[in-house]
Amino acid sequence: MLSRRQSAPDATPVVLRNGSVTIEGRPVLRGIDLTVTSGEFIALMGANGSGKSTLVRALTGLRPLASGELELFATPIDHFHDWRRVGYVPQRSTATSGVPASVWEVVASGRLTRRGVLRPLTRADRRVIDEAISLVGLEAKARAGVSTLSGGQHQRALIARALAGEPDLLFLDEPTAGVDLPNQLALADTLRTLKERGSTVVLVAHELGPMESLVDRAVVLRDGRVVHDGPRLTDAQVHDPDLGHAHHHPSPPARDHVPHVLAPFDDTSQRQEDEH
Ligand SMILES: Nc1ncnc2c1ncn2[C@@H]1O[C@H](COP(=O)(O)OP(=O)(O)OP(=O)(O)O)[C@@H](O)[C@H]1O
Repeated sequence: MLSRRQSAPDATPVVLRNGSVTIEGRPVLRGIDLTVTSGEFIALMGANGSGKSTLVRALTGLRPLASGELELFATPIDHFHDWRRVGYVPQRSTATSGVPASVWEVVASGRLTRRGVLRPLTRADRRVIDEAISLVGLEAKARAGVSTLSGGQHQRALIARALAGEPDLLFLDEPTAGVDLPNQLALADTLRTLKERGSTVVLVAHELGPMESLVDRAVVLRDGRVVHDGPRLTDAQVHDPDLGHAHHHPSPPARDHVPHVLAPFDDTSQRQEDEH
C-alpha cells in the first residue's frame, strides 16, 4: 500500500454524530446520526429536497457541518487526508440544476480522491482517467457535458469514474435516474463487483430497481432528519407519512452500528412531497 495511507484499513468508514447543515440560513440537515460500517451497502432514500445530496456532500467534506462531528475511517474530518479512499459520483446534472460537468470531469472526480490535498492531478493521473474513459468507449464524448449523454452513456461514465478511483468508500448520488433497465442492470453488476471486493457503498436512490438485492440497510431522510435506519423498505413505505412516527427506536437491536436517537419529528414543517 502507498505510504500516504494514514487511516487504518479496517476503520469504520463513516461516523457522523448529531450532524447539522444550514444553507442560506435554513436548516437543511438536522441532528443526523449515521454510522456506515465497512463493507456495508446503504441506500439513502427520501423525497426530493429531503436532504440526501446535502448529506452526501457533508459526508465527503464538500459541505461544512454547522454542528456535529464527522469521522471518516476513524479520523476527524478536519484531519482526514486519505481522500483516495473516498469516491463520490455526483448527481447527474439536469436542466434544472447548475452547470453540467463534462465526462472528463466526472471521471476525473474518481481520480481526484487519489491525489494529495490541494495537489493537482499528475500526468499519470490524467493517463488513468483517459484510459478509464476509453475502456467504456466514451473517448469521443470526453469533453462533452454529461447532460448531453444518453442515459446509457452516462452510466458508462459512472463506471469509468469508479474504475479511475477504486475507492474503499463510494458515494453514488442517484446513478440510475433516467437510465434504462439494461444499463441499470449493468450498473448493478458493477456495484456488485465493488461490493464483492469489500467496498463500502452509500447509494442515494429514489427507487432501488435492480440494485435492491445489494442493499444491506436503508436510511430514509425527511425534511433533513433520519426517519428510518434499518432494513430495506418498499417505495410505498419510504413515502409513508407515518414513517418515523411509530418507531422511536428505528435501528434494529441486532445491528452493530452505533444506534441513534431520532430527533423529534417536526410535524409543522412536514411536507407531503409527491415525487414521481
Ligand atoms: N446550494 C444550495 N443552495 C440553496 N439551497 C440548497 C442548496 N443545496 C440544497 N439546498 C436545499 O436543501 C434542501 C435539500 O436539498 P438536497 O439536494 O440535499 O435534497 P435531495 O434529497 O438530494 O433532493 P433531490 O432528490 O431532489 O436531489 C432542498 O430544500 C434544497 O433546495
